[in-house]
Parts: sequence; C-alpha cells; structure tokens
Amino acid sequence: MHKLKFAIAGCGFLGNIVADAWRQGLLADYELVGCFGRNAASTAALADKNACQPCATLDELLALRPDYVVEAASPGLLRDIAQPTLSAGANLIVLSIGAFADADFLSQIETLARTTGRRVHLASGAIGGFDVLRTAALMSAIDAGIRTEKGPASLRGTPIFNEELLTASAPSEVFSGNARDAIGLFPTKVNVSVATALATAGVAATQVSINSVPGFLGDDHRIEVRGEEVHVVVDTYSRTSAIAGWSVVALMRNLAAPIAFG
Ligand SMILES: NC(=O)C1=CN([C@@H]2O[C@H](COP(=O)(O)OP(=O)(O)OC[C@H]3O[C@@H](n4cnc5c(N)ncnc54)[C@H](OP(=O)(O)O)[C@@H]3O)[C@@H](O)[C@H]2O)C=CC1
Ligand SMILES: O=C([O-])CC(=O)C(=O)O
Repeated sequence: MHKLKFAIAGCGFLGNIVADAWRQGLLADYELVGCFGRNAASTAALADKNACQPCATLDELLALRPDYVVEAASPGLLRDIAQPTLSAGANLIVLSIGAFADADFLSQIETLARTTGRRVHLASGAIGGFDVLRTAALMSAIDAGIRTEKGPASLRGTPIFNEELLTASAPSEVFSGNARDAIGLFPTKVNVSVATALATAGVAATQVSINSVPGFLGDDHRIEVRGEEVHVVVDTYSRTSAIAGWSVVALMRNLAAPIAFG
C-alpha cells in the first residue's frame, strides 16, 4: 500500500504523542520519515524510538519529501517553516495556531498555499467543534467568545502571574480582551483563542476571558457563539494538553480516510 509520508517539527510533548500513536498503528496510512527540532537530544530520542531520520535543519527534513509536516513546536517555528514547507510541496498541520493572529502572515501563507496547491490544516488542539462554529458564523452576524479556566500554577511565567494567585481562595479573571491581545500576552497558552477566532468572528471581535481558578487541574475552554438563529456552546475540559496531540492524530486519520468528516 502506498503510504503518505509525514514528518514532525517539534520533538516535545505533543510531537511525541503523534509519533507514539503512529508507532502504535493508529496512523496506518502514513510513514513517519523524519523529525526536526533545535534540541538535539529530544530530536534524537524521538527518531530512535520511531526509526526515522533526526534532522538538525528544516532543509534536511524537507529533503525527505514529506507529504505532511506536523508543526508541534512554537509560533516562532511556525513562522519560520510555513513558507519553505509549502514551497517544498508539503502540506502543513499546525498546532501553534496563535501565529496566525498576525493578519499579514496569515494572508501571505494563504496566498502561497493557493499558488503551491498545498494546504494548511489547523488542528482542533485543545478545543473542537470548528464545523458548527464555522457554520454558525456563516448564517448571520454573531457574537463569539471563549472563556478559559486554568489553575494558577499554569499561569506562571506569564505577565499576569503573581504569587497571590496561588493562595487565593476564589477564582479571578486575569485577562479580558480580544483574541489578538490574548495571544500577544500569552503566546504559547491560548492558541485555542486564535483558533476560535479564525473559525468565528476574527481575532479583533472574538472575546477572550482567562480565569485563574484555585485548585483547578487542567484547562477548561468554553466557546459560545450566538447568532440570529443559533446558539452554540462547545465546552472542552482536559486534564493535560495531550488532547492537542491526539487532535493531530484524529485529523491525519480523517485526511487519509475513504469516508471523512468535513
Ligand atoms: N492548538 C492548541 O490547542 C494547542 C497548541 N499548543 C502548542 O503546541 C506547541 C507544542 O507544544 P508542546 O509539545 O507542549 O511543547 P514542548 O515544549 O513540549 O515541545 C516543543 C518542542 O519544539 C521545539 N521548538 C520550539 N521552538 C523551536 C524552534 N524555533 N526551532 C526548533 N525547535 C523548536 C522545542 O525545543 P526546546 O526543547 O529547545 O524548547 C521542543 O522540543 C506549542 O506552540 C504550544 O503552544 C499546545 C497545546 C494546545
Ligand atoms: O492546552 C490548552 O488547554 C490550551 C493551550 O495550551 C493553547 O491553546 O495553547
């Protein structure tokens, strides 16, 4: 059977979930040809475990002629690899969707995807329901928003973190604004808000509320869209971010399936 070749850019937590699922036989239509990262040890570890090629540069990865490159690294890496990947004839599967809050970058990649005949697939990540969200957005003007709850410790390292959040007895809203400002403040923590915005009202009009909840383990993302005839709520709780890696596996299965969703 002819297999589609895929490669992984970013050999951390989520990249390994995709590779593990492939090794366990859940991506039978694919061959994992290589992986790329800036961390030589984690790149070698993923490659060894999966008997694929470890690559120190994107050029080495693209020389393996993958049909799909799975980006599981960072918004910065997505910015670096999107153009060369499409130009080399590969399709992209993206987790660091926050990079597309930049309208110029999004439009440049959209144009390139059209001219190369390749596609950029936005993984559902830690949320979902893009089908019904996009449908609602077509039907009338909409109000769209996403309310995220996180444990205070997971906000460490962000500009809004302070030690008092750790000992607070009640939930508090630590950010309220639009999706563009949210990803600016939390570049690796709210890809979900940009994904929601791209599926609904856009990054300027999609409201984002981020809440610190004492004792909360994991993340809860509640998306709500109201139109003239529809009211959509998509609420996803996950204990860890593993769901985002698994969303890539589900997407890749759909891409290769004879009977597909969407
Ligand atoms: N869409 C969604 O719903 C979600 C998206 N995400 C996003 O997915 C991405 C991956 O997450 P996760 O696997 O947890 O992250 P990890 O930190 O576990 O892994 C990322 C890997 O990519 C590497 N990397 C990062 N930047 C670069 C770069 N510029 N060049 C080469 N390698 C790079 C890192 O190297 P090093 O070890 O040196 O840092 C690391 O090995 C993140 O951007 C995250 O924000 C996460 C959860 C949900
Ligand atoms: O894991 C999550 O819940 C969400 C996340 O990190 C992101 O959107 O980047």
